[in-house]
Amino acid sequence: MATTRPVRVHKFGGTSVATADRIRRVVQLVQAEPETVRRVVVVSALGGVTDQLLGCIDAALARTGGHRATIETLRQRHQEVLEALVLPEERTALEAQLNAHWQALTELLDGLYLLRECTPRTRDAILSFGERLAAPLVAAAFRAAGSAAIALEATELVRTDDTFGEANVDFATTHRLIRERFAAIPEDQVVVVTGFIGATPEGVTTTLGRSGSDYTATILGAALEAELVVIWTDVDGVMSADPRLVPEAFVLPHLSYREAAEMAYFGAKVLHPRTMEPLQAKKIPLRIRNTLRPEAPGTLITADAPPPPWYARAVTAIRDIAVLMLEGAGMLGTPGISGRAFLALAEQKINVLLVSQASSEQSLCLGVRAADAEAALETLRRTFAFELETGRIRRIYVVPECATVSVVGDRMRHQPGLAGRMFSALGQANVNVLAIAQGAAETNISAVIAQRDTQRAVQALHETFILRTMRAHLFLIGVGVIGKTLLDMLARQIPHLQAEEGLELRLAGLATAERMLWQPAGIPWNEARERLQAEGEPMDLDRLVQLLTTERPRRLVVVDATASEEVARRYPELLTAGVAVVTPNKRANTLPYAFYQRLREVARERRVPYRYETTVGAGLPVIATLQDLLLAGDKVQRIEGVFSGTLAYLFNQMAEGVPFSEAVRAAREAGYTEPDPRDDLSGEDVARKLLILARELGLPVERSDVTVQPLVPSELRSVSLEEFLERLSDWDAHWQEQIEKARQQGQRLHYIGRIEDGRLAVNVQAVGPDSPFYNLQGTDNLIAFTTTYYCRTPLVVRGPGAGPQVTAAGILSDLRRALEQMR
Ligand SMILES: NC(=O)c1ccc[n+]([C@@H]2O[C@H](COP(=O)([O-])OP(=O)(O)OC[C@H]3O[C@@H](n4cnc5c(N)ncnc54)[C@H](O)[C@@H]3O)[C@@H](O)[C@H]2O)c1
Ligand SMILES: N[C@@H](CCO)C(=O)O
Ligand code: NA
Repeated sequence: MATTRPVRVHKFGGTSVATADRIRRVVQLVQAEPETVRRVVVVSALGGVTDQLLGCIDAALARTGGHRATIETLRQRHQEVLEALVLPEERTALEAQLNAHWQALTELLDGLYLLRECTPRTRDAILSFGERLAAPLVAAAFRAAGSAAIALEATELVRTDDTFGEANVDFATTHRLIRERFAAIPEDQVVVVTGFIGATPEGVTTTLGRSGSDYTATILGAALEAELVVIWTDVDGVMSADPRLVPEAFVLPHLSYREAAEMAYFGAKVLHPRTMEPLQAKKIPLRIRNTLRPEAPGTLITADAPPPPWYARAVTAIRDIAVLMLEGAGMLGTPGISGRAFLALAEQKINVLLVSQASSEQSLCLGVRAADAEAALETLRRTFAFELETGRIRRIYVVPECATVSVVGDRMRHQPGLAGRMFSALGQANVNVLAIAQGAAETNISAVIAQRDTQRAVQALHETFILRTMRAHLFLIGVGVIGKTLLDMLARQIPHLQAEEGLELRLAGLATAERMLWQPAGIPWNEARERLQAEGEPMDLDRLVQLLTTERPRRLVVVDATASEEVARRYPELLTAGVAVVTPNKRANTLPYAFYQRLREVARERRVPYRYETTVGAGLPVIATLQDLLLAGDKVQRIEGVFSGTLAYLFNQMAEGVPFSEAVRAAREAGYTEPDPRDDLSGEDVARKLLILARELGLPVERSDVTVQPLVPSELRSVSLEEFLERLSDWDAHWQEQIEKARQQGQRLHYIGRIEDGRLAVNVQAVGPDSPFYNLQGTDNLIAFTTTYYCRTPLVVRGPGAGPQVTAAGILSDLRRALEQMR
């Protein structure tokens, strides 16, 4: 090779050379390269010209005569560029050169007009004029800017077969032709080459197919053993996903050839599938750069790109796919069916984009472009006419309007479980997978889905495989004592969750008994309550449930911070729709056993998180402890404890001389009591907790199975809350007496619940210093599990069992667990 200077090939597409100004820019970009480099420039036709030439062909065939008018428009446009760019002394010669092209082009199109026929060969000849007119103009622009430059037509460089429209390159001959030709050109001259075109050994012009100019650039790069090929375009580089589908998509700094090829193949529009091929043997790097932002580093494509942070590099999609299905038991053990299918389709030049075969071998799935579907179906039915007749193939049909989504990355090779990951990510996004396929090179895993699901699928895969973050939505029902505390806690924790754990949790809405607001795009956490007031609509639970179940975003968790039975009754609907439920509300688990069973079944079957740790002992791990014991196969003999934070607090306060009525008011103000404190004082709240635990143990018990000693007479259930609170002091004396009596015997009072031998009971007990309950403080709960493994000393969970902070914290931890389960 005569070249001593390192070679760089720059390719500019149609938009980069659309106007005289843009061509000047091209010249500047190339001139910015070091003097010591040999500069080769590949250009496409001026922007839009190829399409106009196609229009000319149609017009000529339709005999509208419009082709002449279009040629004239094109001629004027090129003339304007010429006048704007070219040195005065070169003008005449260049005009003459272009005029010869206009004349030849006009003759070809007039010929079509007469013959009313356009062979692929003629079509290639006509289309080649776009590039052949552009290259001399660009070369002249270089000269006008002070760089020696010549234009070459690739017809003398790129040797192809006669597959017009998408010709195959004869590399050996092409390399020789290029080297010989370049050897005769001084190295300091910029060489401007027409992209897209080539010629047969007989000198007949061919084209290399869509984006063929990129291919021309890499062919030249390989032949000249370039140190770099740069493809200039109007984007910053190859992106991790189509930014129109995924706003978070980003420019990939590095890609391997194989990944780039795979992405091009799977729908990323930046590169032609064949573009990388010529570069691979000599490991010539390819860089994608943005003409409009030359300062951006772009994407560097090399043989060994540094690996991405995780396994996958990018996510791509191709729309307008149709899937051909061949079904039938006779395909089992009949060799050659797929081979014959491929051959038949290849003969029709139908490209098979994706193949998948059910392991039972009873069905074969072939993905083709929608435009090819009809022809493909016909071909296959013809090919397998015999098998169809004899029933060995039951049927062949087309599933229309599909898309393929692919996860691409070299490092996915030899990684078990990634396909499963893909399935589950798509499942989470509610995307149904029609077929899945993995490339033999394992650089991609692809799934065929319904076209309408494309965006959801691509976003889900990008999030799972590329960003490695998780987006989830929360809807809060009930913004009272607990709900507010939870919102504040989340507002504080969200930035941390996002930054350190890649969890992006959005507030999709909130509701109270009065108002509801549904904004799945996300409500700022610290404005939630104001927004609800300002923008909310009247609460309508039916409508809310409908929104939550039908318009749900991916990964939706409903937190029910009400004490409402009406809301609790809707959990099965939510869970059925895949919406997770986290709740401190004790109602759902204490409704009649049949409801409880259904609730648990739905959650299990749909594998949707349903979490309720805070229904017993607030944030204390009571349910979790019990579940762990059961998981380990332990047998629970007895659960005994103080389960009410409010009542623990009352007895502790009264022991210090605070009157009953005052202590109740204080408990209420501190947020320990139920929304209606009669639920605490009647023993109802503790009864519910016992019921929840007993059911967790597997006992099919009802509320009526719990024996309860109320602290205040039951007739007070029917008065208003205000009246009830007013009348509390009626009991001050009674309780003072009880406390005093106990104290005289060295005892204290506590409200103690017990589950033992299938019996559930709760009552006030006087306990002495030897009892673990004697020393409880504040709102402390103490729950003791006596089991087969914990028989001599019970396993004890103790700590504050009521209050906004501990409860909200418990809800938050349930929420995190639910989200983990939804990953
Ligand atoms: N306070 C605690 O220490 C504690 C501990 C564990 C569990 N809990 C439970 O937390 C839940 C909330 O308690 P709170 O003290 O925050 O109650 P709260 O009365 O302060 O707030 C209840 C909220 O729910 C709303 N609401 C009521 N009915 C509704 C309906 N049908 N639809 C929509 N919204 C409705 C109300 O408008 C209000 O915003 C209760 O179930 C309680 O048992 C509380
Ligand atoms: N009111 C309840 C809240 C915790 O469930 C209590 O006092 O224990
Ligand atoms: Na708990």
